[in-house]
Order: sequence, then C-alpha cells, then structure tokens
Amino acid sequence: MTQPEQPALTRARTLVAGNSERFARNVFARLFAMKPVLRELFPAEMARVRESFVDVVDHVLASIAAPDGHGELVDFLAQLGRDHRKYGVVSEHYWLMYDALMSEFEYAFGAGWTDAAEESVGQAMLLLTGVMRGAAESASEPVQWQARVVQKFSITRDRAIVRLVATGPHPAYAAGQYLETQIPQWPRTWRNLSPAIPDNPNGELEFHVRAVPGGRISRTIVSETRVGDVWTFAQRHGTMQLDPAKPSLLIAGGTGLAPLRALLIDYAQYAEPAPVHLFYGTEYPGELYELGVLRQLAATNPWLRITGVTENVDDPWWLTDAADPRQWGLELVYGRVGEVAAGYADWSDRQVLLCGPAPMVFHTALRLRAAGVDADAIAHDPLT
Ligand SMILES: NC(=O)C1=CN([C@@H]2O[C@H](COP(=O)(O)OP(=O)(O)OC[C@H]3O[C@@H](n4cnc5c(N)ncnc54)[C@H](O)[C@@H]3O)[C@@H](O)[C@H]2O)C=CC1
Repeated sequence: MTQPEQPALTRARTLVAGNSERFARNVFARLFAMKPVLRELFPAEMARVRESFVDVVDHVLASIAAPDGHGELVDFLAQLGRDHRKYGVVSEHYWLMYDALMSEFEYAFGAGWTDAAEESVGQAMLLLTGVMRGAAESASEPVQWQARVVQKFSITRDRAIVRLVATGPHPAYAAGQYLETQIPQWPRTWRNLSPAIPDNPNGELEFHVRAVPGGRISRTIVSETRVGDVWTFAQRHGTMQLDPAKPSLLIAGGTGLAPLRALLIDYAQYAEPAPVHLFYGTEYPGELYELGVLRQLAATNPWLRITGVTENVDDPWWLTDAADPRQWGLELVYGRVGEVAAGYADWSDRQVLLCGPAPMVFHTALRLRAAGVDADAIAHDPLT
C-alpha cells in the first residue's frame, strides 16, 4: 500500500469537521438506504453514535498519514470491531459502510474528488472498515452474556446497589475492569458499569449506581430496575490494577468506589501485600454507605488503611436513615476527597488509582501531580 496523500486526508478532515453532524447523518442515511434493516441495530437516539462515529473517522484520517506505522491505530480499530459485535454487525455491513463513507466523501469533496483523493481517502476507509471487520470475524469470545437481577436496594435517594447472577458461563473480567452493559428498559443502548466485586465462579455481580443528572440509563436503574430483570453484557475494558509489590494510594468519589472495592477484595488474597491507603469521599457523612464493609475488610487485612472524607460535617434533612460513619471508629476528615488525600502525606512512592465523578478525578490528578506524584504513577478509567 502506498502512503496516502497528506493533502487529501487533511481536506477530508476539514470537510468532516466543517459539519460533522451532517456528515454522520448523511453516511448513516446512505447506509440505511442500502439496507433498511440496519436501522434496527442502532439505538432510537443516534446523537451519541454519530458523535463517536465522527471521532473515529477523524482519528483514522489523522493517524493514517503518520509515517511511523499504524500499530496503535490498528489495535484501536480491532477493539472497536470486537465491541461492535454486540450490535449484531456482521462482515457484509462493513462493506456497506465503506460504500456509504466513500459516497459521502465524494459528495463532500465535489469537484475536488480527484483520483488521488479517492485513493487516499479510500485507503483510510478501507483500513477503518477492514480492520474492524477482521477483528470481529476472528474474535472467539461470546458476543453477549446475560445476568438476572436478584436484589436491588437504595442507598440514598439517587444511589442504588444492584446484585445479579449470570444465567450461564461468561468471560471472566479482571477486578477493576468495567463491562459494556445493556438494561431491558433501554434496548440497544450500552453503558459502561464497573462491578464492585471480582469475577467469581458463581457468576455473581454487584453494581453501585448513581443516578447522574441527565443520565438516562443510570436514572432508570435507580428508579425502575426490578428483581427478575435480565441485563446483557458484552466486552470488558479497563486497565486499573494493583501491584501487590508496590504501596498504593486509592482515592474514590462516591459510587466510584465500586471498581476499587473489587480490586481490594481481590488484593486480600495475597499473603503479605504492600500497604494500601484508601480515601473514600462523599458530599455528606450519611453517603459513606460502604464504610461499614470497608471497616470489616481493614479489620482482617492490616495492610489496608481507610480514611473517610466528606465535604460537609452534617447530613441534610433529606438524608434519612443514614448511618453515622463515626460509629465505625474509622478516621473521618472534612473536605474534598482529592484535596484531603493529596495534602495528607508524601505519596511519591505510590501507585495511585482514582475513580469517581470526572471533575473529581481530573482535579485530584492535578493536585497529586502538584504534590510530587509522577503522572505515570496515576491511573484511572477514561473520563467521559
Ligand atoms: N469506572 C468509573 O469510571 C466509574 C465512575 N463512576 C462515576 O463516579 C461518580 C460517582 O458519583 P457520586 O457517587 O454522586 O459521587 P459524588 O458526586 O458524591 O462525589 C464524591 C466525591 O467527589 C468529590 N467531588 C465531586 N465533584 C468534585 C469536583 N468538581 N472537584 C473535585 N472533587 C469533586 C466530592 O468532594 C466527593 O468527595 C458518577 O459520576 C459515576 O459515573 C462510578 C463508578 C465507576
């Protein structure tokens, strides 16, 4: 394959960026016109799909011109191809998508659609659709698996714990990873959720969910999920892990505790692992719902130290029936969890894991870096 021409790729990126919403709409319109049944594979609300789609097209156009090989790009597209199996996308659909993309680029380029432009853009789109198709064809794991809700209870008015049991064998996930999840109330719509317990032979799963403002899926889980609902899972992702040979600092915001909790339970299997200090923060003391469980874990695992952090000293009037975390005798500090943790000690020798609301993770990482922690030592899931 000859190196695609930079000017044509740059022009293609400019055209897409000029009106990315229209570009994506037109490509999908062309695709659905060629095969109307494909519309059923996508969620009713396409805005997020279109946004991600344009990001991928732009990423490919930007990366393919790089002279130093396309290793990372190929890995990225291969993962995307495996992920897309859950939508019911099959090989033939990738050829149709290639045709839809090329027709739209031809339309967008207008008189500028020269042989050279067609060849360069064609190579990029062939790479995009070809790598995704190839990876999907060679993937060996089941596309989807299911689990049934066996228990659900509210922690506060906008947070719930949901427990499920897998209905059959499922691909194991590593503690700290998150799973692509679909709930029956929102068919064909996928969200990432982090299990709060490690993978286990009984297929038991536990999720801690906050109804985030504007979050359709999380709100539905908190308000509508019932025992007996069947959830569907697809790929697992995420690279957060704990090396038992290195001391760690874990900082959790609210239900962001979930994957760190799974990691701690998993970590407890080691005989004498390196120390771990967990800072667990919420807005109000009554929201530190997991302190009781964490205290039990710390009582039998001397390597674990826990500090609860709350922004407010007292609970608001609406936080009823909340347990007072002071009863567990654990350290409780007031402030924002990231600021409290960063100023608490010298963490420069620690591996650091962060999880919680995106602004909290972002600000905590900044604070830690300002306090001398190396950026490479800090890990968290992608911020969305
Ligand atoms: N794998 C992942 O990335 C996971 C992410 N989450 C996310 O974690 C969030 C948890 O929400 P809640 O339980 O309501 O936690 P929350 O909103 O009550 O926040 C908990 C902590 O974050 C701090 N915080 C909040 N906003 C901040 C800001 N702008 N700057 C600095 N610190 C801030 C608070 O001071 C508190 O200590 C959800 O948005 C959920 O999507 C939850 C589970 C897994």
